[in-house]
Amino acid sequence: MSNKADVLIIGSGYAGWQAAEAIRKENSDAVITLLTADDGMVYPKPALSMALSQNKTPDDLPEATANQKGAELDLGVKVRTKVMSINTQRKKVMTTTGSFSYKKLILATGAKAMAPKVEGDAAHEIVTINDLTAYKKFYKALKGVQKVTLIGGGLIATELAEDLRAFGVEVDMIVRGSHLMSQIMPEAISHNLEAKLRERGVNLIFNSEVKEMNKSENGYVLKTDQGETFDAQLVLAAIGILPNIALAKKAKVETNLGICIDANCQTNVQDVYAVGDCAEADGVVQAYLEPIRRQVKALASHAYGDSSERFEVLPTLIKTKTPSLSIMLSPPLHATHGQWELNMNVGENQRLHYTVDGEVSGFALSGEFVTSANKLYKELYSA
Ligand SMILES: Cc1cc2nc3c(=O)[nH]c(=O)nc-3n(C[C@H](O)[C@H](O)[C@H](O)COP(=O)(O)OP(=O)(O)OC[C@H]3O[C@@H](n4cnc5c(N)ncnc54)[C@H](O)[C@@H]3O)c2cc1C
Repeated sequence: MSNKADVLIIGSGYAGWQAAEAIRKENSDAVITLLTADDGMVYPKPALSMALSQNKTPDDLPEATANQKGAELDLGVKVRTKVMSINTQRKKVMTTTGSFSYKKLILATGAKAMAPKVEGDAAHEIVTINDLTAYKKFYKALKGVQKVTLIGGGLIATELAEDLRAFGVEVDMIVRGSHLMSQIMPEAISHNLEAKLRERGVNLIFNSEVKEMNKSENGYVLKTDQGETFDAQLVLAAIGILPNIALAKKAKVETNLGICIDANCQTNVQDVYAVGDCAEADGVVQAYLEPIRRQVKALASHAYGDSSERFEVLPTLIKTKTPSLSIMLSPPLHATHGQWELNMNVGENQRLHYTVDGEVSGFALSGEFVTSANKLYKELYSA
């Protein structure tokens, strides 16, 4: 027999729980069931790249269990329940613990961390972190480790490097590009941050790609495309994410890099919605918390309200968790033919604008200038 729900949510990350909250706010009667492949624990994922320096262990991070959060929102939760397939015609999902029928389905299946393509007999031992379970394993593996090799130079890799250093671990950071966070941050600020990280002892290696990882007597030995070798005890990669779209794809829901959604966060199939890291709107996957908050509002408003809220893809505002230098970024959605221009510079305090044909479409602030971020953001994006 199939379990029945008005709203079925797949996923218990920030997007899944926020969607449940938004729907409950809009409708107190709807029967909501949340299914999740993991334990459903509520925790702040951004804390995973700053917990070490705050002396927090993985056990300090959960804010509520799945049952506690489910009771608070008056909804049913099925943990360790992996959805295997969706039948959108019969409005039914098949899981590892039985089948569930729905009136409205919300896909909040998140993303998986990408692993670098590396040869060698230890390549499969590269660690990635995109959830609390993986973080717990990493934390355990870190015991007794003096040196970590980090592959990647984006936001999360950079935050992890600084966090590990503050924890007393040596860090070799191997970056494919020529500076840190090159996709979202101007070089001028990267250089200041790189100097700070070097002062703190992070060994930054740019324009280099790990090609091989083999076991050695004391751990691992890595070879790069530049012919360099690095000894490592633990190898951590943070090179990006890939939205979890397989379920949607199998169910013939339209996908691209993510699951394609409209301004109501509805997919091309009626009553099937997607939010969070698995979702793509206007060709963009925005893997940050702020867009998720706006997505779930639009979804709930369409599913149970007056459809007055619409999700608009806007550049987001990012506060980097790099204690050595305060940085606020609002990178352009499409960094194609524009450029970063220095607008103000007093020591390490910098303000840069991203301009396309003279029009500002993004900014980056460092040092004391970060205090003007919210004002600047409102000026740029409020109608
Ligand atoms: C280290 C780190 C630091 C970050 N820092 C920031 C920050 O400072 N600011 C910011 O805005 N963002 C930050 N982010 C990004 C932000 O945390 C994510 O955008 C957000 O948490 C994504 O939530 P989600 O619910 O979409 O996905 P996820 O958290 O990945 O949740 C997906 C859920 O779907 C479930 N699931 C998947 N497939 C199935 C299936 N078949 N059946 C059942 N369940 C399934 C999973 O078990 C999981 O519960 C950070 C991310 C990381 C990794």
